[in-house]
Amino acid sequence: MSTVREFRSDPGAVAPAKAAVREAQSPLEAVQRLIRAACEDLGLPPAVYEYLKEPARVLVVNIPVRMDSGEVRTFTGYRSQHTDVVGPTKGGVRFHPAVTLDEVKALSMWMTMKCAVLGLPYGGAKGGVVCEPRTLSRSELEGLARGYIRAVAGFVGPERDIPAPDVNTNAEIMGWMLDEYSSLRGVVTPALITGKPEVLGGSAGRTGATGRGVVITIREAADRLGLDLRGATAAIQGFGNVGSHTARYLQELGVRVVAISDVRGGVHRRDGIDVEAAIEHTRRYGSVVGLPGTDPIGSDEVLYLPVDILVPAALENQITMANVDQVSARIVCEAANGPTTPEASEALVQRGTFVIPDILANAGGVTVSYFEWVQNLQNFYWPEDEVEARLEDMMVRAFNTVYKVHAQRGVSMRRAAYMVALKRLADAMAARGWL
Ligand SMILES: NC(=O)C1=CN([C@@H]2O[C@H](COP(=O)(O)OP(=O)(O)OC[C@H]3O[C@@H](n4cnc5c(N)ncnc54)[C@H](OP(=O)(O)O)[C@@H]3O)[C@@H](O)[C@H]2O)C=CC1
Ligand SMILES: O=C(O)CCC(=O)C(=O)O
Repeated sequence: MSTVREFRSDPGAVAPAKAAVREAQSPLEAVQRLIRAACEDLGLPPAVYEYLKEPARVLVVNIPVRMDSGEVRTFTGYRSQHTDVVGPTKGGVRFHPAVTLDEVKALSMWMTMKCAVLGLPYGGAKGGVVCEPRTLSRSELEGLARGYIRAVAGFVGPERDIPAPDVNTNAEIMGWMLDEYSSLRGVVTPALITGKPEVLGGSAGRTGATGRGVVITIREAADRLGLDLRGATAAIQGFGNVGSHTARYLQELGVRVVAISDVRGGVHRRDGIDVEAAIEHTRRYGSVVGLPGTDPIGSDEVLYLPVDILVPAALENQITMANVDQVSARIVCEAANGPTTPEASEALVQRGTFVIPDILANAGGVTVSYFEWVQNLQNFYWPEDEVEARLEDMMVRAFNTVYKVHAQRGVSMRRAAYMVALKRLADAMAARGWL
């Protein structure tokens, strides 16, 4: 049984972010500043920022889980629903010891921006549970997943808020959550959740979709920059779902993936790492560390290698003003959410680095989640090549839209992406009679 601790709807609780040039202190502050800057660029009425600066609803829950020892342990979980101005909310659920309410709020706001850039009929949401999944047994993990969805069951659903995987969650966990929710409601509800196993209504192509989208944006950027990807080099921080699929698809395009890392460390090979061998090694040993034929390097060192393409695919705040001077890649493609602080990103752009912002770069995941939800609602399933063709089309269109604003207005790709998103959100607010 789970208990609701707090349910809040208070868009005015946090003071507007300060415009001063200093490093954002938190992901929430960072996304607030980016939204406000884009509102100013577009000359939008103050009501737009006032409404979007905080999530519409935030839920904090206690999740009691019976551990294998027989003891009951209580975990803290969150669900933040940023806005449903263009449709139900959507976003993943993260299991991680460093999850905080502010982080989950920020992640839900990035989801809104991402969905708006892609033109998806969703606002953003995100969930999180404070836990260290590595220390949980399989049955404890299942208990936690079931407990989380029970706790938020009254606030999610196919027409309200649709969860999905994020850091340390996967298709199996989505399957447990779907089963628990369906039992609770007494109705099989595949459209509740995306990123689930295909046998339960998951979409073909969802597992690799974020990485595939990342690589589409890199390909488009390389094309604009005149960079030949055959023989180009890449380094990837984070080798989970997003990092490993990005590595795989980059290698398919002829890119030499020379370094990869995870929490425990990194590996380097000048002639290129065998990505499939790295995936198999990680599956077997839980880390890329020790991959035969590679040299060990530190987790962070991966960020500083002289490569053509750097892909941070782990967590927030990896490139900050403290280390940005050491980053020398020509393209930084943000596969993670918020890996670069706004100030560090600005510094990279000033130096001529082409930064592909998270809300564009990693949108392939939620785009195929949208396809999954549509397939669930229609109870009609598409083959993988159709999913891939539609993803390709939507990612390229979004890239072109953002690139056009970037080129015409002379602003960074990040600023351009926020402008595209904010225009759509403001139009929706106006159409509802809110402006
Ligand atoms: N899954 C998805 O579809 C989407 C994910 N994202 C974002 O992409 C990022 C990665 O998510 P995802 O791949 O799903 O998560 P996973 O849990 O599958 O993988 C995360 C990876 O990052 C590694 N990692 C964590 N911290 C560090 C660190 N400090 N240095 C190096 N590596 C680190 C983990 O290492 P270890 O395994 O050792 O813990 C793991 O390899 C997150 O920001 C997520 O929000 C964005 C869009 C969609
Ligand atoms: O697939 C989804 O719905 C959301 C994925 C996600 O959490 C993200 O894009 O950050």
